[in-house]
Amino acid sequence: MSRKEKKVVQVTSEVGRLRRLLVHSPDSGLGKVVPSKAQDWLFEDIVHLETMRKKEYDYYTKVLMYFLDPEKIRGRLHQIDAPENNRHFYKPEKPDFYKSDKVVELEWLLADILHDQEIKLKLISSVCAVEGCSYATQNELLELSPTQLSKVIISGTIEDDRLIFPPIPNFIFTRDIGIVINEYVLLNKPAKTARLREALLAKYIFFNHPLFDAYRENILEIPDTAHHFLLPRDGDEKKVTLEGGDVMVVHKDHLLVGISERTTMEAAHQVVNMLFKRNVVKKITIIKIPRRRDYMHIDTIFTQVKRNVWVMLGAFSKKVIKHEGADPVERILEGNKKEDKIRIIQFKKKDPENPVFFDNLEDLLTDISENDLDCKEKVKFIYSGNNKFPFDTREQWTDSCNLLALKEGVVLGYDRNDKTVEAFRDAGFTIVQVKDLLDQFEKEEATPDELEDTLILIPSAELSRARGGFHCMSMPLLREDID
Ligand SMILES: NC(=[NH2+])NCCC[C@H](N)C(=O)O
Repeated sequence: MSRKEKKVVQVTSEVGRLRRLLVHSPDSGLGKVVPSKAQDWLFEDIVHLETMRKKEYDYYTKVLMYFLDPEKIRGRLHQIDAPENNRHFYKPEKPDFYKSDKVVELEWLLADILHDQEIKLKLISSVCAVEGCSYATQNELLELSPTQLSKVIISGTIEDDRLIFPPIPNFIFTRDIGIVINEYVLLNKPAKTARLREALLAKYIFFNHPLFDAYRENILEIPDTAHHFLLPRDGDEKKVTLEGGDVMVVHKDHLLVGISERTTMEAAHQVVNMLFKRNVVKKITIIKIPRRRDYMHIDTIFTQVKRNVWVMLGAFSKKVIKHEGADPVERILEGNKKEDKIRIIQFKKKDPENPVFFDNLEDLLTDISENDLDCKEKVKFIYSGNNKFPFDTREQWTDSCNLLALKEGVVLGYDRNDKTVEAFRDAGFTIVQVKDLLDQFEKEEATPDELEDTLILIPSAELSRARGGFHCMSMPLLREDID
């Protein structure tokens, strides 16, 4: 398939109509997280898998399918969800699986490439090396069919619920395995050991699946620094790690890269040089945020809703940073807490020696809306928890700022962030529960094309314990341009 015949990969904004994305629905590995490992596996709690699937994630799948691949779902919901069908529509190993090349399931792509014997051998060896498997286990894996093997490699569980290596419960957060920048795919280098196998699988899929045939030259890997293996294990500045939650394409020429708990300065540095050298973008803004678990990536503190609307955490707003209203002693003492500050530096390809600095997030985002996106309307900010303490931080923790735009102004978020929802309503958005919306779609009382300025709420009691929202649970491959 040549690139011209059918575009598979192209993302030039955060809000253009979504046409194709990579997802992974919660596999049985999530139901194997034990309390003593929850933190190592980057969960704060254990989750109830069936609730997470049936009452939460399945709605996400349905709404995505309605927007991206409606023929496979329209008018069929009653039948798809009938109890006797045992959710087979959602299970990649079943013949009734939805098999969409728009809402693309990673487990399905992985199974596809495992039909090739050479890839199968290589991948089994790599996974077994990373996970320290015995030779016998390695041989056992060789006997599996591609579909079975894909399931086992992802969940860590072989038939009869036997765990042979750890699960990768964060694989649902497909945002963090790679990022599409224009027609390029930048592969990630996870900061956390719990996510290493995800990066390995992503690499095999992008370099081998026929879907990406026309893009092989456009896959970008970030090299390690020379002699990285001689560096001390922790805390070295030269470490190169980067996760997709820290990368946002806000315009075809402008990329945002976070430096955070997960993405190092060295990685950001390499990305800037590589993308400028290959002419992928003209401008890159580095946003350095405090290294904290609750802010792990920049997409946990802000995301874009439409050209002129952003949702963000008030702690990074102008008002707070400038300490408006604070008494002078407090202001001066607070001013010294450098590590809590945000730093924003914008590099231009044609003149990297002279970067532009922004001292708060709103100024940067306003500049993007007005100057990159040529927006004439007033730029609006919706704040987490309606900017009221303690709801601001509570709701940010459950991903109030981590929304996924299906098209400009139509975003998906969690139903639990009440005050943020209130702020959306105040800003003129329609709020709709996903169940009601799907009913309306089925009854043909509404269509995805007609929706405007809407926040779609999805149940989230279990999903939110995994510490990511719908922005994290999506890796957009194709969006329509917004200009
Ligand atoms: N892009 C994101 N914000 N991803 C969230 C990932 C959450 C996951 N539990 C982790 O800690 O890695």
